[in-house]
Amino acid sequence: MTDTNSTLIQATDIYLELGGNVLLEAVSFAVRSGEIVTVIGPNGAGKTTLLRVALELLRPSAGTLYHRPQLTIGYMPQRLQLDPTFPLSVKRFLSFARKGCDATAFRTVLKETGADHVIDAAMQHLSGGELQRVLLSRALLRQPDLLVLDEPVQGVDVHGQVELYQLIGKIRDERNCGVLMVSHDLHLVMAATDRVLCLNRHICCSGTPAVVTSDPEYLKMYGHLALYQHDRTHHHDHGGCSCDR
Ligand SMILES: Nc1ncnc2c1ncn2[C@@H]1O[C@H](COP(=O)(O)OP(=O)(O)OP(=O)(O)O)[C@@H](O)[C@H]1O
Repeated sequence: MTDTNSTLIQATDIYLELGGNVLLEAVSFAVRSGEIVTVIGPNGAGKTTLLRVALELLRPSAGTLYHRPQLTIGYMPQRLQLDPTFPLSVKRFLSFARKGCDATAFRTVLKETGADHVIDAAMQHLSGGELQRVLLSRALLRQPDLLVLDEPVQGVDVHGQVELYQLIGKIRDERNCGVLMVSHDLHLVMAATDRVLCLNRHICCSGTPAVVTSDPEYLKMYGHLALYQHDRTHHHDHGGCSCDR
């Protein structure tokens, strides 16, 4: 039963087949207002594909996707293709995203993400952390009910990653928006999320960080990374989910 007061998005039993490959199988999840839900999983697990289904950019082969009526989504993609020869200031980049907003609106949202000092800088000259904050600002300009963030801390050093996760939490607190994000940074993200979906084309396990990190399926998938933290001289294969289906 969907609680329309707080449920922003709910996926039920989603299947997606593309080019003869099953990319998503029986995937169900929901994101509510004020909640951070993080999708983790190995490369090729279907994390970005799942976000694209959530954004209605891909139509599932089966299953249902509910969006709260008039839901506004702010999306931060995994990659940004910019022509290095085309000079583009941050202000101009934001104006493409949100026509009708003025410099004051851009400055306000950049201040919120801690990037107002780069408003006149060239996009091509931003540091990894500055670029992620500008992309987050672009997503926030829509005043979203739901933020969808595809690897929001990529290209950022560990200290910057912690700061970005704290910023995402602060934005959630202040705006009471929902957040659906993909992350590879297991250890950091567990402190920054309310719920985790562990995906390998299907949901291997899900729940609060405490529940997921003690789930046998999570340990099968990521236990070797915990070992890796202790002894960097050992080599461990990257394992996918080996749960029985
Ligand atoms: N349009 C498509 N048609 C067919 N296969 C696709 C399509 N898009 C993605 N795939 C395949 O679906 C699988 C999942 O891709 P996806 O990008 O969702 O994985 P991911 O979990 O986000 O990976 P990563 O962690 O490497 O970013 C991959 O094997 C990819 O090659």
